[in-house]
Amino acid sequence: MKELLQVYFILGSNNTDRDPLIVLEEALQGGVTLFQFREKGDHALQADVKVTLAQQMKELCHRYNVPFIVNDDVSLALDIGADGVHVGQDDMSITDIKKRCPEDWIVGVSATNQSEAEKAVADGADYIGVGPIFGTNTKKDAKRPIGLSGVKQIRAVAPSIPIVAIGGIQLTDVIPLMKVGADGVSIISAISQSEKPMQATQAFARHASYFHQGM
Ligand SMILES: Cc1ncsc1CCOP(=O)(O)O
Ligand SMILES: C=C1C=NC(C)=NC1=N
Repeated sequence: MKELLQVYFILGSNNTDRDPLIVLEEALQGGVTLFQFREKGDHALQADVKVTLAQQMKELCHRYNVPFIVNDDVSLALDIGADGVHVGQDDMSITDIKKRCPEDWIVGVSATNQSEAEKAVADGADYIGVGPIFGTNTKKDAKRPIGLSGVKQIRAVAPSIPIVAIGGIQLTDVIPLMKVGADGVSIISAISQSEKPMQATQAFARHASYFHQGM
C-alpha cells in the first residue's frame, strides 16, 4: 500500500479547464501511482454525467494498471466497480464501508490531527490522507494547515499506517514531507493546472522514488 501512495493524483472536472480525461491520461503517462475521482464543489457534475465520467476514468486507470478510488460517494464506487473509496471524518464510517464493500477494497480516510489518525488506525483504514499541509484554494472548506510538524506528530502516534500528505503540495515539498514520515503525496492543482501534466507527474514521481532509493 505504501508504494501506491507515492504520487496519488486527485481530479474532478472542475479542477481543470481542459478535458479531464486528457489531463488524467497525461498524468497516468507521467507515472501516477494511485488515482482518486473527486467530483465536488462549484459546477461539480451530478447523476449520470458524473457516473459516465467516473466509468471512463476508471477504464483509463485500469489501462495503466493504476487503482481507481472514488471520493465520498460509496454507492457510485460500488456501482462502477471501483477499487476503493476515500472518506472524510464525517462521512460513512470505515467499519460500515468494510461491511458493505469488497474484501480487497482500498479504504482511505482523512485525518488532520493525532486523535483522528488514531481513530482511523483503530477502524482499520488502509491509509490516511493527512492535511491540509499548506494553504490551498482547491478545497473550499479546508481546515487550518498543519505543516510538516503536523505530519511528524501524526506519524508519532501512528507508526505503521500508510500516510499520504495532501494540501497545497508542490514539487519541492515531496522530500521534506517524506523525511517527516509521509509515504507519498496527494496532488490536485500542481498537476491538474500544469501546462504539462505528464512532465509535472514525472517530476513528482522522480522526487518520491528518489527518497525511497535514498532510504
Ligand atoms: C482534497 C483536499 N483535502 C485537503 S486539501 C485538499 C485539496 C488539495 O488540492 P491541491 O493539491 O490543489 O492543494
Ligand atoms: C480530503 C482528502 C484527503 N486525503 C485524500 C487522499 N483525499 C481526499 N479527498
